[in-house]
Amino acid sequence: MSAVVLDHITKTYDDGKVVAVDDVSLQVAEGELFGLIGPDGAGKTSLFRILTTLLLPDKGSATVRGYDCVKDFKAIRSRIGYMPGKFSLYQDLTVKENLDFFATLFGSSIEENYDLIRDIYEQIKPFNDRRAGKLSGGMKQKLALCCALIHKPEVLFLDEPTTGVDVVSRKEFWAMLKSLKQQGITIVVSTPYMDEAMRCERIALIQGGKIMSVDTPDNIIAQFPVTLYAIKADDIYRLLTALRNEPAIDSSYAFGEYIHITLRNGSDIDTLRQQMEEKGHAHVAAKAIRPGIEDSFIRLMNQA
Ligand SMILES: Nc1ncnc2c1ncn2[C@@H]1O[C@H](COP(=O)(O)OP(=O)(O)OP(=O)(O)O)[C@@H](O)[C@H]1O
Repeated sequence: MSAVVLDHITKTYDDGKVVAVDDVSLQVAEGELFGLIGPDGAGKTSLFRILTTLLLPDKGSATVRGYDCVKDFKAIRSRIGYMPGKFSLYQDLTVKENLDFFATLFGSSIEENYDLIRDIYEQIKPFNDRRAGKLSGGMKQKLALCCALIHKPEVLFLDEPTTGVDVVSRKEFWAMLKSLKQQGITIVVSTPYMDEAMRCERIALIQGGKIMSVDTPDNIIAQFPVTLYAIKADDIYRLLTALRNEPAIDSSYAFGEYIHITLRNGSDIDTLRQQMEEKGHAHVAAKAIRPGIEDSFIRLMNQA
C-alpha cells in the first residue's frame, strides 16, 4: 500500500477561474522522503491542504495510508502531522505551552512520545519559558516540527518548512528529517529551493498546478536531453543579452558567475565562442557541464 495516493486531483478557486492543481496523480511509498518542488503559486499548499483534509478537491480522489481524504477525514487527522507554511504556533504561548497544547489536542503528552522529539526538543528546551513569538526563525521551525510530531504521526506533511530560515538551520532541519525517516515516518515536504530537492528520495517538480516530472532527483537530471554548457566573459550581462539574439542558442539563463546555455541542432560551442569574441566580448570561456536539478526544472518549465 502506498502511504499517499493522489488520483487525478484538480482544485480550482474563484469559480474555476484559478486552476491551482490541475489533474495531479502521484503516489508516495511507505517510509519515503518525498519532495514537492516548485515556485510560489505552483499549487503545493493546495495539495497539502487536500491531503490533510482541510480542503475539498473539485475532482479526483486522494488517500493517506488507505483512508479517503474526504470520507475518512477523522481517521487521517489522527494519523498525520502537518506543519503549514506559515507557522502554526501560538505566538503568545511559551515553547512548553505550545507543545503541551498540541499533545493534549491528540490525547497525548510530551512524555508519551518523547523519544521521537528528543533530538529536536533538546535544542529548544533551554527556551522552554520563552513565548513562541520571541523565538528566532530556526527555533520556531524546530518547535513547529515538535508540535507536528508530538502525537507520533505515521505521515508527516511539511509545507515549505525551511522558507525564511537561515542556511545552518536549513541544514540541521534536513538532518532531522533524515533521522525521522529512519524511524519509519513517511515524509512529504515542499520547498521552492532546488538544492533541497536533492535531499529527497523522489521528487515531483510542479509548475502551474501541473506535475512536470516525478522521479529520483538523479533520474530527472539524467533525463536532460542535450549537452549543457556554462559560458562567461568579462561583461556577463552584455554576453547574456547578445546570446539571447544568437540563432545558435536554444536556451540561456544566468547561473551564478556563468550563463547556462543549450544549443540548437547543428550548432557547436567553439564556433559560438569565436563569434562572441569577434563581436568584442573579452575572455569568453565555455565548457560542457553536468546539469543540476535547477537546470532540469528550467528546461521542463520552458517546454511546458
Ligand atoms: N483561497 C484562494 N483563493 C483564490 N486563489 C487561491 C487561493 N489559494 C491559492 N490560490 C491560488 O492558487 C494557486 C496555487 O496556490 P498554492 O498556495 O496552492 O501554491 P503554492 O505552491 O503553495 O504557493 P505559495 O508558496 O505561494 O503558497 C496560486 O495561483 C494562488 O494564488
